[in-house]
Amino acid sequence: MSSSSVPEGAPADTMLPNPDQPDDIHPALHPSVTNVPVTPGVHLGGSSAYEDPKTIHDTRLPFDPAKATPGPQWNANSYFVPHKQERAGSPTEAAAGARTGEELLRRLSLIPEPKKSHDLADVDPRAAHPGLNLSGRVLSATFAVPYSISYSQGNDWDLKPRRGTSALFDSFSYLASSSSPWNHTLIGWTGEVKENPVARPATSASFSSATAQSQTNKAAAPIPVNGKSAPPMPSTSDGIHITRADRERLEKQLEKGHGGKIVPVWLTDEWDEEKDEAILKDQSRWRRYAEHELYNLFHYKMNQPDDGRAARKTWADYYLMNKLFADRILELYSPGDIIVIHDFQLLLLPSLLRQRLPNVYIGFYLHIPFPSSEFYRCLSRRKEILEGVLGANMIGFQSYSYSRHFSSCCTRILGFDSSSAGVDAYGAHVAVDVFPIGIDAASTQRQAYGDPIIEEKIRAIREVYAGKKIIVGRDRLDSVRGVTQKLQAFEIFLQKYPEWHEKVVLIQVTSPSSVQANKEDDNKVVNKMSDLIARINGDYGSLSFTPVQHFAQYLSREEYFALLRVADVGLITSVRDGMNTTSLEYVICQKDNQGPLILSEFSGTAGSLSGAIHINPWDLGGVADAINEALTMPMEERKKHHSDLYDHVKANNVQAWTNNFLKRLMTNLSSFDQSFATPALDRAQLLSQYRQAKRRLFMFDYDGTLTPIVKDPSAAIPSDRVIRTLKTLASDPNNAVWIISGRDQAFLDEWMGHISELGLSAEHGSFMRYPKSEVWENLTEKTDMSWQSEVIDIFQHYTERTQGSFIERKKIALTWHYRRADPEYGLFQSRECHKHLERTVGKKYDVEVMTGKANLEVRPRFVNKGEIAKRLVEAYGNGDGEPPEFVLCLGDDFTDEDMFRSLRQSKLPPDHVFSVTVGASSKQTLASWHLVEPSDVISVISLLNGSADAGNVGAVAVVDGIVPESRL
Ligand SMILES: O=P(O)(O)OC[C@H]1O[C@H](O[C@H]2O[C@H](CO)[C@@H](O)[C@H](O)[C@H]2O)[C@H](O)[C@@H](O)[C@@H]1O
Repeated sequence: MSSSSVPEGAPADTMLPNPDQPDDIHPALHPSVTNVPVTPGVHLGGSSAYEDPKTIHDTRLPFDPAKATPGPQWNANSYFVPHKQERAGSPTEAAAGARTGEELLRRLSLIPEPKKSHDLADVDPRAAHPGLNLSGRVLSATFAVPYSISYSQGNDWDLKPRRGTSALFDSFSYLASSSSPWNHTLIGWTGEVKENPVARPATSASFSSATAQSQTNKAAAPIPVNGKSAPPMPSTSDGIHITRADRERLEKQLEKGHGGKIVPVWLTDEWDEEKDEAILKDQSRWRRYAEHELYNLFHYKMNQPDDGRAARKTWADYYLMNKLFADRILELYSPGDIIVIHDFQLLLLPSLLRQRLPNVYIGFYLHIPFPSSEFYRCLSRRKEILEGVLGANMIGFQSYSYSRHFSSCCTRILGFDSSSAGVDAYGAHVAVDVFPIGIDAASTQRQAYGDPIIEEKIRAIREVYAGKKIIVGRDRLDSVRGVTQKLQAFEIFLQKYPEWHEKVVLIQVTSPSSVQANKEDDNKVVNKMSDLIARINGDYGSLSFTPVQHFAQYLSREEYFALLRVADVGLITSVRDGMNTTSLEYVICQKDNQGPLILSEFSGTAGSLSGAIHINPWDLGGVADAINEALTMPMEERKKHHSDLYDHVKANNVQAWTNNFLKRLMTNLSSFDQSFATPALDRAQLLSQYRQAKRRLFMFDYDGTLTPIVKDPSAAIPSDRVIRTLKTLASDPNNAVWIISGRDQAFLDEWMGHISELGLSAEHGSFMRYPKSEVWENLTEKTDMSWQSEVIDIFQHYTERTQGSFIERKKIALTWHYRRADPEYGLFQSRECHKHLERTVGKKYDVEVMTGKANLEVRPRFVNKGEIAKRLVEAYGNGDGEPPEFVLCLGDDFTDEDMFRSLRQSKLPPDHVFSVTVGASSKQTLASWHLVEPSDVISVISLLNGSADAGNVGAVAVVDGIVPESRL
């Protein structure tokens, strides 16, 4: 399973009430939620996939709490939670996790926890980044708040802890706690609000009041605690109408929701403006696109195509939801805040925020897998999703392969440059990094050990399975969790290793799926599992023994820990899984027993847990052998494996994950903001210097500077606007305008030769054509060209082996293009080709091999664009040795750096020279400024020409002190 922020109704990764983490299933101990009904049979959400209990082999755990309390029900609407009622408000229970009386009071929210400052140095790296001017606030955006919420007009809202996402919620609790230096606000959708038909009076006191706390649960419960009443009702047909007063009441109740502040996002179908009521009707629409399209595709599940109208509608809802999140965050945001956005439901949010807050600090974390580009490219909205998330400054993934897939998609689908460190997108560098999430290991250990109920359950299980080895599996009901593969492998194990008959039992607990959009798929899994279990138990069981014990239900905290502790082997066979937190909890729970862990290599966890036995869940025989290996592993080996795993899980806990994510985000923000980020061209300064100068020189590269890069070189022709703008600029007698390109003479003549005022230089400085002349000067006339045939042979060799690549033959320079080849393979081949050229032609002749944009070029070393720039600076002085008073030089690739270098080496006063690279501010360059793309270059030329352009309003206002009339 993934640590993902799964929606309401989803099962928890652990389903655990956690006395240390108030937003887990421990409502009674939650610092602010006091009216949580903790009753047997109470509705806690759940999936209808479980509504037909008979489809699954139904057995009861030997430690079935039904002995003392109502037993587990097949209907998810009434699964058992009796232990919570016993514990509700119980000081003994609350004290169990509290080390001091003061801590207990804090847990009950009776006294606030002050933020410590003295002992946080190791987790507070803010001091190392003074340039960021951080406010100290983290705003976390996650799909839904950590509560399932019920409403009855005019009354306090009922908040029950939401299932799922335990690791993520633990991270939020940590951020809000006194152990973290941050001030934390959590922003999330309310989730599907249920209407509670039973009215009860609103408490006027705040949720954290002692009075309210002392009445925990029973008094405040929306339904009687005897569990006989109906659960909260779904919405009525005209929707749930929520008044302003009620909305404000919920916001107040959530103010101190997890120790920090929780701010709900209201996703409504309609507003009744007159009554100021929010109307909620089809509430599941907000999750449809994310769950049906993204969740499935990211887990390598291909949907059947939807009808176009429905697809447009779900996409529109997804967009709108992200937009409403952005609106809410903007209401809260102050400069210096860090915004951390979680998961696949909010992939558009980074860009929606960046559009409105260009300098905002954003980290994004994807909790589920990111598929390979071959799969991802099937998504119809593939561009929008990538562009959306690239609004972040840093994007984190659970494993290296997911980050690699993401970068590769950015290159293949958006054409952006990327490396393992990140993606250059829209003029900025977006860092890409790997942060496998952890669990709250200390809390897990505290809960799993020393609880008499757990010890009792362990004893009971051991008694029932005396003399037998216990294999434990605990998964969600979802085809990607690989439960059917597990059962098939177990069957093969029993066939292959008959010596284990009647000596081993598989206890498999399956809880409802995390997504609601896949009911059909879930039902298929249920049927398949049912058949397999019946077959295995029929073939290998007896009257007195059942080899597969299957439980389709949520577990109580005690049962869960008892099971993980008593296991001899943990078996996880997911076929796709972001991060499997059960495996991490299993490791903690095996502190004494040191049972081996069998772990699918398709789980994000596998990359971190090298001490586990890794299996391919599709290789059923291999899994069967792994089970035998685990069961027969000598004690010494078990200890060694376990101690590696245990050390890892303890050290890489959720607190470390949270700190590490923020620390790396700040490091990335600082490095890109300060150390080598190239500033955006100061248009006002440029305009001012332009106006003061009389002798002006312009040097423009062509591809990627005046025109955008396109797949086919012959299609990169200048637009009318480019031609008009250049013509106007060159028509000023004070301006010398040159195009200095790698293109050949024929291309430049054809597209720009008619502008007689332009100077042209072709093939990286091999040829020059002065303004008002039609004659090309060849600067390489006396050069030996015998290197060309050898270069062609080598290029030919790679062209034959790289599908889509081709050679562009010019008079002097030769270019090998791989833009139309597979980007990764093309890059690989170009590197090979480069090395090949260096060790052959490069040693024999005075030529330079240059890396261009998806190309390799070779030309004589002594001609280059820098030499042309030098000549022109000399040529365009006033003839008395005085240089030009204004130089603007623009280029986008490696070959243009020669011009920037030459300008740096010139004696020109720095404020007279504007060297500008076109591309990301993070690009390493000798230029002093940057512009994002060719359209910005044209906009800047228009500014100098005095034409109106929205992008230049600020510059004109600064220089002239007014906003141009045309813009008012
Ligand atoms: O010095 P430049 O004017 O920037 O020219 C450099 C090379 O540009 C052309 O190739 C590049 O642009 C193509 C069109 O956008 C693109 O398809 C290709 O991948 C790029 O490498 C041109 O074909 C070369 O001859 C120039 O040397």
